[in-house]
Amino acid sequence: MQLIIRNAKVLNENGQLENKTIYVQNGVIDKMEDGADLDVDIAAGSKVIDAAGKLVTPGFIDMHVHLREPGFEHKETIETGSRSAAKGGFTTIACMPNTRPVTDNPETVKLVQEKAREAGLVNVLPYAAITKSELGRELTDFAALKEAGAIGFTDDGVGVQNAQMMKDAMRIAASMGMPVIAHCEDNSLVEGAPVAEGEFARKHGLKGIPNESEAIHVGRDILLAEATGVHYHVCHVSTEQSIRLIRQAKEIGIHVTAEVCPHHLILSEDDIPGLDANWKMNPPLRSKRDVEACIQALEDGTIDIVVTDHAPHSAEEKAKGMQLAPFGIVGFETAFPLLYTKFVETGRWSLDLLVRRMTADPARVFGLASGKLEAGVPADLTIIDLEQERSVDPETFASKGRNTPFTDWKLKGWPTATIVGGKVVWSEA
Ligand SMILES: NC(=O)N[C@@H](CC(=O)O)C(=O)O
Ligand SMILES: [Zn+2]
Ligand SMILES: [Zn+2]
Repeated sequence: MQLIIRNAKVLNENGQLENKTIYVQNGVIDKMEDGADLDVDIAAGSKVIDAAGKLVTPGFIDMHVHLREPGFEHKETIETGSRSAAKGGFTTIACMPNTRPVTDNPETVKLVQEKAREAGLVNVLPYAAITKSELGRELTDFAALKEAGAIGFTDDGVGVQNAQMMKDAMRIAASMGMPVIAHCEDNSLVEGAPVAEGEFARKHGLKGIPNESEAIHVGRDILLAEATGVHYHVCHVSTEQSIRLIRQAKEIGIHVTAEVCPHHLILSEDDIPGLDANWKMNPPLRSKRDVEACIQALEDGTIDIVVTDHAPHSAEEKAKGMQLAPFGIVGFETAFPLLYTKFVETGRWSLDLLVRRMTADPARVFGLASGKLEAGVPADLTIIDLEQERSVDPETFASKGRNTPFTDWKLKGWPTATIVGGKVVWSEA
């Protein structure tokens, strides 16, 4: 089966836009030709998509998402989460193990893969837990989890509190060539605080999460990564102090990589309008200074990639208020338009930088075959209308989650079609 995408605008190696026709054969990019003219030999039964001058990029890759299944299907399922991802232009997503049961056993890894296959939308790569039930007491069986298909180990949702436990995990992961992905949070410095330490917390009489609670784990883990030689990846970086430590570690050649979420690049605690839990996430929105540090770190490569940390919760759960509601916001369906509007339209970033941080860079960091437009690579593609402008309406989300702080934001650069392995899995209208 052949798929042809004509009139595509594609970023070349120099970050310049070029007109191309993309030929896909059996789910793989076959060739890319200059211009919009079709090759003469179009096989019978070929499907031709006219991109009409829209941007075509490698499919976005999101290495940090929560699909909630098994156990929390009222928040999201693998099917609804996959659809939401496709609608946001994502073709590969890596899901966190804080499900119920926790993905700490081979059966649950297999179940996630099976449900993803049934959904048949995007590539779903499962992470497995570092510790049983993410309780921080006993390591999981890394070899069995890898064998079942887990792509890395993480207790996301909670930090691994015990340094020896983390060191043992890293040593074993290193011996198997697997990465350790860390949610960095020292619980002794947090104690039930719902927002960041700062003006907002003071004003509303709330306990505050200090920056050190993240950075202490980052610093500790960098030392443990140096000692064990593991690939250590830092989740949702949000503080200036963590960035300082990561930058230094990279300079001396420690194998550390890092990710940042759109909300930590765009929002600070100053933007929180009031006690609305759609503004509650972990890590919390921090100071303007931290936001600027995150932006600069993504620009200079200290932070390697963008992830959404898509974290759907039900309206009932989020209605419990700032103190009691669970942490987390949805992310798939707003990620690209947010970053495009706030950073590319404003002239701060090139389009190429943004696209790379969501495609080639995550592929490089995690050793995936996708993330580029080249012959022989899986035909995972996103078509984007950079001119389309509309407001964020959570009621239209494919996700079950409506928990976003970006309601009514007017944004440009919406995906219009998503192709996975040469198959259109989502398209506008
Ligand atoms: N980010 C969040 O605020 N919440 C995540 C957990 C996590 O990513 O730590 C969740 O599972 O809801
Ligand atoms: Zn986390
Ligand atoms: Zn998460």
